[in-house]
Amino acid sequence: MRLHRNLVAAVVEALHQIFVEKKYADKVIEKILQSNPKWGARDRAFIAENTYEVVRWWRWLLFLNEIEYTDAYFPTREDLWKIVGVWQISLQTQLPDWQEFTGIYPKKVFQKIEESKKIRKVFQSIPDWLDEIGEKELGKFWEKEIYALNQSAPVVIRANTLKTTPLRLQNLLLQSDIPTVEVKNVPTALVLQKRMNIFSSPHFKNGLFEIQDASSQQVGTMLEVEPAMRVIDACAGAGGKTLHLAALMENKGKIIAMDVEQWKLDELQKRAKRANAQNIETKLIDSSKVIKRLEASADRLLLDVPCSGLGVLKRNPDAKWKMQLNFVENIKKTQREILQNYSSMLKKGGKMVYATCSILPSESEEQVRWFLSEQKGDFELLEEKRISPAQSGFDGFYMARLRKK
Ligand SMILES: C[S@@+](CC[C@H](N)C(=O)[O-])C[C@H]1O[C@@H](n2cnc3c(N)ncnc32)[C@H](O)[C@@H]1O
Repeated sequence: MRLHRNLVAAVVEALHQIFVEKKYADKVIEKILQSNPKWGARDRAFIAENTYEVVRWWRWLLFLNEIEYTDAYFPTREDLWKIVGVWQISLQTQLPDWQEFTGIYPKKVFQKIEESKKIRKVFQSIPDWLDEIGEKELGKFWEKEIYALNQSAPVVIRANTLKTTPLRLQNLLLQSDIPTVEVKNVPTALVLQKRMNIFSSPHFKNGLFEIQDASSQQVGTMLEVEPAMRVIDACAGAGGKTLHLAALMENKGKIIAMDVEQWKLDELQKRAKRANAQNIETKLIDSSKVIKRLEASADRLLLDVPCSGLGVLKRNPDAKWKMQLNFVENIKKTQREILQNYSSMLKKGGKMVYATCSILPSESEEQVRWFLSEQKGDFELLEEKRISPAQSGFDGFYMARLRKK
């Protein structure tokens, strides 16, 4: 592959903003792509993919460049050119004769690659704390999971059954030269067969589908909603799962979508409009009274709690560099508070789903066991499911359905 200087320069600029200015990778890439309307689809793909891959393989690439990895390392632009050059060598690209790449020797890089294979946290490009917690919690499964979490994520969409059927959508997309395949046991999921910016599709703008991983789509189904029910989605965020619930309920009954961040609920409302979801009411949680007022009111309750997000590292490779172990410890406390306090909103006989996009049992199974023992027999566990990134090829998720007796 031939490298183009202006595209590599754009990748270097993006990396500078991510690692020096500490901005979020997705926002940085979005802005950089907007900055030059002359770039075609291939150029854009080159910039986005190379930036994401260098972020993903950051620790490994520093090792290959003989730079010590620490939190406090702020790369210079000269370093970033070399890091991108070494990344390209690892892809077997022949480097052009640019001054920025002087001092890079492919033979040396390949020797360092062999050396890197002996140290898992370097070869899998993860911080020390993550390798330790992964090994501690997942034991022999950790190696396969972290390998899977380092692959690039497939693009999965959910057909919005309020507006179309999966088959009709699949045919429409095919007519626009966007082939997709179905996912076994996830009837509304379609996986794109080629990487592209699906947000610009008119079918997206018309609300025929949402981007939602196949694992995430199983959470809505797990809640076993029915059309006339009163459902609370207590950590609704921008509504990925709320919209799915609205479709499963055929726009009937009522969903109260709650969150502690108003801007997310505003985004949810925009998405609901596009999807023609009409049974959703949003409610900001700005005090404990909001929860109290809804005591024993829900037939179904979804607790899609805030978590480490370690199950979705494929999609957010920069999260592993930004996160710290104390964040994971703190978020577990929030999960327990949510379980303890929000479960009061469920009616007797009602069912709730506790879900995380984490691979860690301490955020998932162990939290549910803790809750069951705290409730002293008032709740029973009906079903639990862990979706492994290694086994499924999709995001890592945990979900448990419980019933209030
Ligand atoms: C995993 S995300 C939810 C994703 C969302 N359900 C979806 O499918 O798109 C967790 C959400 O919980 C919210 N959150 C954090 N603390 C909360 C709390 N104490 N009560 C309710 N929501 C909270 C966050 O703002 C975030 O939107």
